Amino acid sequence: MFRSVARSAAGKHLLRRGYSTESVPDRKVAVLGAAGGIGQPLSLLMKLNPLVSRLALYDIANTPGVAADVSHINSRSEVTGYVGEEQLGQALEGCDVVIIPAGVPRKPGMTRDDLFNINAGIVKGLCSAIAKYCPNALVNMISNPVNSTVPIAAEVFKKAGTYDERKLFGVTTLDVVRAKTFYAGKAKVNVADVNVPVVGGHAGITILPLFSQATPKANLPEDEIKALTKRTQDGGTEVVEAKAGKGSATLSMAYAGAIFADACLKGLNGVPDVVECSFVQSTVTELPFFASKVRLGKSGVEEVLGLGPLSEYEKQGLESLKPELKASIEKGINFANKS
Ligand SMILES: NC(=O)C1=CN([C@@H]2O[C@H](COP(=O)(O)OP(=O)(O)OC[C@H]3O[C@@H](n4cnc5c(N)ncnc54)[C@H](O)[C@@H]3O)[C@@H](O)[C@H]2O)C=CC1
Ligand SMILES: O=C([O-])CC(=O)C(=O)O
Repeated sequence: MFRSVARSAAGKHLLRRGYSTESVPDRKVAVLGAAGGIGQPLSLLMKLNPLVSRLALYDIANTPGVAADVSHINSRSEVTGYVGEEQLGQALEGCDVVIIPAGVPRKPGMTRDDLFNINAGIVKGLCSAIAKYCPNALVNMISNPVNSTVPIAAEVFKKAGTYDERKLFGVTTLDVVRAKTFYAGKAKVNVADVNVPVVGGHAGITILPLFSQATPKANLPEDEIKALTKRTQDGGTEVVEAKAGKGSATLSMAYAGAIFADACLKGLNGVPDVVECSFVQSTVTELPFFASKVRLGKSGVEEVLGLGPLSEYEKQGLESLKPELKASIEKGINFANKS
């Protein structure tokens, strides 16, 4: 269903904000885990997104309150809260984009892989429901360990006969957000102008920021590039330690998740040249999943872009990350196939 708003006040407002469409299609977005630390601010940000017409907020508890609260905001989308597994189908029906921040976060001393035992099962259950109720939706996987939860989702969809590799995304946008912020600080450039691709995966050394391709160019010395790389790789841990047992990044993640979902919606709506980094099925390396720049279009992934020229340091980083990333991918695939 399309609502023609081109000449209306709403249409002019969207054009001013860079949403240059002749008409704005109706789009339903669901947030699964909407009452959580990420889910709540992400629901708020999706409510503010004028590309969303229906916003479904799902969790196993507390969504009625979050939905009532967010629904009072005077923006375009209609908000509905769904609570408990028996309402999951309704939440998902008709969805264009499903964002998944459901699952437990890290505490100090834990790795993302330590979350596998709990989150793998949560993601598997949610993806089975997606295969049933909205098999064509773009899935934005935030739940950790992303290096394993994305392969789990792929296997669940394959088993259900609904897998379309163009529609499954591991959200690595927070790595890009961090790389941009940290680079701008060191390079003394305007953060709003900065671009840095981040490739690989989303855990420790599998996070590989390509500062040799960062713009604006700053010619930072090698030791500063190494420090920036390490800080980007440990960005999640920096927040986990600062929160001292009260969880991991939620606000910056909600921001990053909202940026990525907005890019998916723009792609679906036919906006040209929408490019974001994401962990997707890939032939960029010999690994079956890999994060790199991805062009988004009307069916999801339109093109997985290559790595571009790498510095010697980045080439070494790429080789070092492969064994860990491969093992995490295989762990996810094995879990989905044996349970
Ligand atoms: N991809 C990324 O860059 C990042 C990923 N994360 C991950 O996001 C996940 C969520 O983090 P937080 O929001 O801080 O955790 P949280 O514990 O605050 O919220 C998680 C929410 O998921 C809900 N939930 C649990 N099982 C569910 C199910 N079966 N269906 C629906 N909802 C369910 C809980 O009720 C809770 O409201 C964690 O796994 C965390 O590691 C966190 C930051 C960055
Ligand atoms: O570090 C964590 O556990 C959460 C996360 O993925 C991040 O902040 O990048």
